[in-house]
Amino acid sequence: MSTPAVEITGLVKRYGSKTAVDGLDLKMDRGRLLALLGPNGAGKTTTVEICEGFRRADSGSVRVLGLDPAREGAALRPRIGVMPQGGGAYPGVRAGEMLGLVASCAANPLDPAWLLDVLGLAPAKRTPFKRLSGGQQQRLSLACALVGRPELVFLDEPTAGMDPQARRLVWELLGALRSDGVSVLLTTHLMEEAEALADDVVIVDHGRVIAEGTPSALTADDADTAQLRFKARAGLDTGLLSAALPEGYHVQEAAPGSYQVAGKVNPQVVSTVTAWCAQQGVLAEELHVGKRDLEEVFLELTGRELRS
Ligand SMILES: Nc1ncnc2c1ncn2[C@@H]1O[C@H](COP(=O)(O)OP(=O)(O)OP(=O)(O)O)[C@@H](O)[C@H]1O
Repeated sequence: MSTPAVEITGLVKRYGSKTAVDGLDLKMDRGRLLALLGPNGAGKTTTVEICEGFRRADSGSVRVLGLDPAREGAALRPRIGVMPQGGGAYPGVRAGEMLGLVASCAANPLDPAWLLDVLGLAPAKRTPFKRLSGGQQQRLSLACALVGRPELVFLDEPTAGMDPQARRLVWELLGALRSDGVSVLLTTHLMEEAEALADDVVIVDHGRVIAEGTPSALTADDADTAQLRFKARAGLDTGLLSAALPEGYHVQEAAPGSYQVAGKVNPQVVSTVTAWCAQQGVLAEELHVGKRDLEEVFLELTGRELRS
């Protein structure tokens, strides 16, 4: 059996008195696409940068393609692709030159012209980096991560700032990479992205893993976790609606005009909710009984308060 793409045990990283990563364990098999999720400041970028060899761990063990990134970086670097958060390049370098330069460092690179074309950057190949739009800079950064035909790519928020068209394009490309057996570890704040792409999801908070599994396992549906959700005008009196339901049920307005009923769903509960809305002269729209989506699971696990 091949060594895992990434294997992390008991990883700890401190910045002064701040513990950014606090005993994190993670295993990613080859050929998988793993999405690392977590609120701002959860320790995702720090973890990824330690895997890439850009930062040193304080303690714990990290193996990437079986190698220690801190001590065996020279052997590891040609085998991985890295797209850092925010990207970056010399402001005056042209898009085509930049990719050509990165390709020239690889033993068996992809054709840079082909990659620019696939990522919709061919018309911008003579444009200096500083004049590319944010989404174009992101795509160029992704092209740089992929041009060396890596076995494993680390992508830190690869579609942040992209318009929906560019995002779909990148999703297609990542799907194709996975079909080719490339291992992909990405961080994202887009739950839709994780649900659409990931074989495995790992949720971290305060530097530790708090949940992991396939997207469908994490959002698993059974009689106890199925939820009733509906939309109506914002500001309904959820206390009154909760009181109309049997004891133990609780209604909350998860976002303005978006309501969730916590408690086991049965026909009586659905009928009480719609009848109560009718009494208020309110139409309950998009009434939905079903499993939670990944965003809901994420918020339940990490809380709804804004992180500093
Ligand atoms: N170079 C640094 N010096 C000091 N503190 C840092 C440094 N880099 C990160 N931190 C802190 O470490 C913690 C983890 O940061 P990290 O960037 O790894 O989180 P993240 O999950 O990637 O966050 P985000 O989703 O906002 O990108 C945060 O509290 C952050 O402020």
